Amino acid sequence: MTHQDELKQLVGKEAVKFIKDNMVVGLGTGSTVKFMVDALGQRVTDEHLSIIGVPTSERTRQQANRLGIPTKGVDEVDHIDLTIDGADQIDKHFQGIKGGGAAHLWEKIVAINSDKNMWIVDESKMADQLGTFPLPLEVIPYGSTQLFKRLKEKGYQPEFRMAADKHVTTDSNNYIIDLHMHQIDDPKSLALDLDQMTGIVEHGLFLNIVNTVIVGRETGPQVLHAR
Ligand SMILES: O=C[C@H](O)[C@H](O)[C@H](O)COP(=O)(O)O
Repeated sequence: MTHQDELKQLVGKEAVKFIKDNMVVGLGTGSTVKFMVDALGQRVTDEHLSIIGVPTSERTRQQANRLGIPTKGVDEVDHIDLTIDGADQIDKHFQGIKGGGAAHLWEKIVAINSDKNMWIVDESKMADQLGTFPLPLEVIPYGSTQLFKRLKEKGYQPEFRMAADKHVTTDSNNYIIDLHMHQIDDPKSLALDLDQMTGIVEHGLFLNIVNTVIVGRETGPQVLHAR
């Protein structure tokens, strides 16, 4: 296991301590969350914890079910107590970029329907300013080449996300366009602009969403309260 993976595992294990019996828990997506779901599966087995997981991707749903964690879809629950997810970058105001794993649409839907949101990251994800991580957009395939041109004209430096010459597709069968902006000076106005562009289903800016961040540091897990 790499050192970065050790930090991811550390925060994954720390996060599940916040899960209590009978909770409905949103389960994020990604390599950090994978460690968290492993740790949660262990608790469900060892402590006969009775919880329901609401997965934010097919990948996470399959992992949870393999480990014996019961899951329901977001439309099958009446509330979500806490969602634990990863993040690609977090700035000093606790605004985040997500979607590096193409899951940010479902993640945002689960997040905005959760009473509390927690992000778990290794320390490399913490930044003064957002933007060095390319900003993911989930876009409808129909008209996406025209949308791409409009994004380029605006200077957003778009790039379709490809794998082996094929478009990466999301769990909703959409495409991903990453914006290589390097520096996002005003995340709020960028989010507003992207919200208004037809064809973009959702962007990866998660603003004023997270309540608690657990950062994996050399010295141990650091719990930060955002709001
Ligand atoms: O689309 C993927 C998600 O937003 C992930 O939570 C994010 O990319 C962080 O993933 P990882 O823990 O693998 O860095």
